[in-house]
Amino acid sequence: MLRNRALQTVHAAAKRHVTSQVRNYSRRALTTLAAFPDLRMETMVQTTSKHGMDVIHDPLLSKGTAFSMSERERLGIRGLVPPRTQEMDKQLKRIIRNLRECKTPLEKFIFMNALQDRNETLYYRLLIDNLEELSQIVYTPTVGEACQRFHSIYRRSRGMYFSSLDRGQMSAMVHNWPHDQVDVIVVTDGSRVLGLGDLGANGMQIPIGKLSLYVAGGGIRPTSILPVVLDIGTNNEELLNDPLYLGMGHRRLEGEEYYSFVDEWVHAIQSRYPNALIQFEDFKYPHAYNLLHKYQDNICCFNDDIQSTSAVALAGVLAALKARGQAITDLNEERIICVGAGSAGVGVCEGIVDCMVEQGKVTSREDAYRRIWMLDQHGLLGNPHIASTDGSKPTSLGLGDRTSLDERQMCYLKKDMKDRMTLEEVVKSVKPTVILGLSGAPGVFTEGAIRAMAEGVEKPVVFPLSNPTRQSECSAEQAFKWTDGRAIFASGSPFKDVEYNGKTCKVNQINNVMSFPGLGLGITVSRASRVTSKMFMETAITIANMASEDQLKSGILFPGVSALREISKEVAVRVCEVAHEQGLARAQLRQGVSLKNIIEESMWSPHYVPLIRISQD
Ligand SMILES: NC(=O)C1=CN([C@@H]2O[C@H](COP(=O)(O)OP(=O)(O)OC[C@H]3O[C@@H](n4cnc5c(N)ncnc54)[C@H](O)[C@@H]3O)[C@@H](O)[C@H]2O)C=CC1
Ligand SMILES: CC(=O)C(=O)O
Ligand SMILES: [Mg+2]
Repeated sequence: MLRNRALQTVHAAAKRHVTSQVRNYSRRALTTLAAFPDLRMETMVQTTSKHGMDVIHDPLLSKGTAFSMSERERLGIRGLVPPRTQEMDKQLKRIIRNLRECKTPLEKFIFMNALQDRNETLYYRLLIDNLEELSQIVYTPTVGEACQRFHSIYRRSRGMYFSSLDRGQMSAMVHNWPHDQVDVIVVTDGSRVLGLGDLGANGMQIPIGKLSLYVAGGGIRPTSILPVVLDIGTNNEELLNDPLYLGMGHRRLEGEEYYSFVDEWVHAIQSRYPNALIQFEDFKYPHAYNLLHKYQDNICCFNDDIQSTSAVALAGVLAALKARGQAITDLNEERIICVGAGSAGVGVCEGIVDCMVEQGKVTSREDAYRRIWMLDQHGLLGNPHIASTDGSKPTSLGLGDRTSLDERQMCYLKKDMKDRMTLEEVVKSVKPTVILGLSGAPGVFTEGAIRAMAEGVEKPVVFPLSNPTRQSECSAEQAFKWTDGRAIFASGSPFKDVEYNGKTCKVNQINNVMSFPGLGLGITVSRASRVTSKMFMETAITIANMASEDQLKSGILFPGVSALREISKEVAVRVCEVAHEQGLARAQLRQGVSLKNIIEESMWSPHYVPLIRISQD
């Protein structure tokens, strides 16, 4: 009787809490509840109306073998799981042993996927405790292969799909998602998945992987994330001809049809989740930019490949200056080549230009553009009117078949240099100090180009940032070999450190995963209404200042993925501050509590909490 009354108190408290989590319930109830061995003062509890097998099969509730005896009684699952209660530490031992028995990265991916589908708490504990090893499975590089094989390895649905069949239905469909509170949505149209091209609806693994890292690295709640694919078709012939492909079997919608489709989705999602942060991911150029410009001033959104990559690449360049013993305010003294003139290349270079302008050592934006040389698949963005030294004619009027260059790319066009110069020619002419690869083209950092670069600078900054590993512009080993071990090196996907002439050459990873979880956390906690370029700039500076002097001396630019929660905390604090400074924060600051404490308190971490059953009314 007393127990029931105590539980009623908990139920009542639970109903008042949107998070379904109850803390500090009444002292009397607690005294009574002391009889429940798993419920103690200060214990967080999770309530559910589910019962029996429904609890066991819900990955957000399931504890596998870890249900306490009282929970087994309360939830009607006594006898439905093996009799011995095994806590998480034992489960982790078993799961790691099984994971390590998987022979290939893809097998490990499938294993992790299955774990996420049955027990998310355990999945995230495992991921957080082994972030460096397992981010390479749930994220790049293995997620790339998982996307290519998505239709072959498909097991169970996760996330939401909006397809061309759903026109006119989307605002009703968004109510099919089972959670009322969504903080972060990652959406892709699968048109440029990593450096692997158009993978259509198979791109779903990217939002799922990114959001896993939002939870593991940024402490966002697993119930508050939503992975989305906009299935606007695919131009990938292989997928179109594959009977097992799960997406729509037509070519991509383009033009007005494309933009009105995305618009319907944005309005639908806004109608149910007006405060959610939307991350646009792996949209091909120029859709990526067009969508960003259409929505960034009206809703809380950003493009990961353009803006978040820009933050982390800028952080890498600034940290490299520190590693060389230069001031980070001397960015204008660098000569930077960027190979790749798409979303990521243009986005990263815009971030560098913004920073040069902010530092005040360039006379104008144009002056900053002059310090960056950009190449696309044809070579340097140069002047088609300058005659070639090889005797070939200048390209015809205007830009020849470069007519597709837009105003963003034109800013980098070098009027005093021949169009389409090869990378090696550009390097010899420009003597760069920094080279960035955002082309998705493996091996474009040739031996000739990198050796020529290393002749002109003591510590060349070599950042082949394309993903996954096999799309990298060069390998770590090549970069160190061709620069006599002098390179400051970072890649988009992980490489191992390299032993060169008896010295360990450090490999850094520059991937937007270093920035988006912290950014999302800062936006969520401050309830910022918009995402601004200042937030990305400050994210870059925060990350650039994270390595110690000793780390910088040894070639480490900032802590790696294993420190992601720490990095995210720092980034989130700065993003919150910027949101308040810019008048965009809708959450009140709490008197006497530091932002860091607020951020720390709000970060979800995976622990089993007692489950309590409540009636459905
Ligand atoms: N490390 C990171 O955090 C990130 C890395 N990336 C990587 O950057 C790459 C490009 O992504 P997006 O810019 O979104 O793609 P995109 O398709 O918009 O642009 C690719 C650009 O590379 C150029 N390109 C292609 N082949 C080339 C070649 N052989 N030589 C020189 N340029 C060439 C194209 O002309 C185009 O300008 C992808 O591999 C992606 O994985 C993208 C975002 C974040
Ligand atoms: C990391 C990432 O977002 C990309 O390669 O597209
Ligand atoms: Mg991406």
